[in-house]
Amino acid sequence: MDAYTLHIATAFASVMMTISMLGLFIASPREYSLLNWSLAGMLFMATTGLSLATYHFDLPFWIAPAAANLCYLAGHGAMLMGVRRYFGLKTYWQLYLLFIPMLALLQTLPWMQASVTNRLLVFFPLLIVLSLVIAWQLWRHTSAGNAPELRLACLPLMLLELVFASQLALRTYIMATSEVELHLTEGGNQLLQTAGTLAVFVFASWGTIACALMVVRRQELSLQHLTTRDPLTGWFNRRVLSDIAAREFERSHRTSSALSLLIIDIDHFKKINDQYGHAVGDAALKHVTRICEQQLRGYDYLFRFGGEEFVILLPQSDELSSSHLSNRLRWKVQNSVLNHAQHEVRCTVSIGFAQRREQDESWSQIFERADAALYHAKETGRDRVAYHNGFELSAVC
Ligand SMILES: Nc1nc2c(ncn2[C@@H]2O[C@H](COP(=O)(O)OP(=O)(O)OP(=O)(O)O)[C@@H](O)[C@H]2O)c(=O)[nH]1
Repeated sequence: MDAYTLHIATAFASVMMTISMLGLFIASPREYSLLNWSLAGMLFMATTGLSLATYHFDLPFWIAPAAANLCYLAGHGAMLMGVRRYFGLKTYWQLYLLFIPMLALLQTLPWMQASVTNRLLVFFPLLIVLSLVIAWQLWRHTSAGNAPELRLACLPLMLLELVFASQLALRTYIMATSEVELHLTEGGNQLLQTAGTLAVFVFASWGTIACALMVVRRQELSLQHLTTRDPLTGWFNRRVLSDIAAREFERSHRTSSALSLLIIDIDHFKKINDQYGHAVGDAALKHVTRICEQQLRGYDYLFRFGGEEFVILLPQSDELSSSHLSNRLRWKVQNSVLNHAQHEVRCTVSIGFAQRREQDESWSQIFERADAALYHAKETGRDRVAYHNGFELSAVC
């Protein structure tokens, strides 16, 4: 493909990027990052358009290459803004208003106007830094503690930025060490120039898919969250209990490992609602679930089963450790105070738990025993833990 045709293909890829990002934004109007990425497409479009125009017209220096270079840099800046906005971070767009005029002024220097190589030796390092910052932001904000579930979806853009930075570094090295001066020729058949256009083409086409993937994945995850989580506590809802419990039961059976199931019920919860109001009742639910979360491991499963009833599934937890944990949870709740709307609320919980037994055929048998244990804990005075070992019920404390 000759350089002119490649320019046309690149312009087309930039148009597609602009339209796709705008189209996705119309479909998902809360994803503002798409507007930034659409702007990036427009700026790449302007860059390629100006480059194409140089084949037909004798454009003044301040249009091409000066304005074209600025559009190109601003396009990558818009990519960075989009990534930051995607993660809900400040975009610092005011910085661009500062940098773009500065770079425009820089191009008025005679040294910058003297040769293409000089200009590119200034712009390429800036682009490399921008690309590496984008890749780093994607890595950092999808690490553990942030949004690791988005890492896979962010990987294509991360890779694209790294590939883009590497090819720029290689071209910078070749230019810096080469004896030959670059010329923007009409045919545009210089290898480095063609490689540059090819890089924009790859960036616009791959970037469109990568950005769309990030947005679609996040929407899928938030939809999944809506259908599987309880909005008040953030715990799994009852709908997914049987799926997860059946899977964990199967795994524990296959690996002959322990599996415990706890049912926690807040005592006299109706009284809290009646005495302090529904909002305090809600706060008490959150209070108890937060205390439980602090005591559990990352791979335990937490479910809100009903109003004030919760189920906790503990893989690889035997009778002794489940008993200790249950007691600790009960004790922590009993000794905590919820301060809400000038009220000091104290509550207690009753807990029933059971273990998987070899003869169990499904997780619901463990659930039934834990439920019977909970009933026993309630019947024998509340604020206590009871255990059902398959034969008999016993109070743990
Ligand atoms: N604030 C609030 N209350 C809820 C929610 N879901 C259920 N409830 C209330 O929880 C209360 C449960 O009452 P009961 O089933 O009688 O249980 P209890 O008062 O805790 O009594 P015991 O379990 O026997 O100790 C009811 O008053 C429900 O209205 C919720 O999301 N928020």
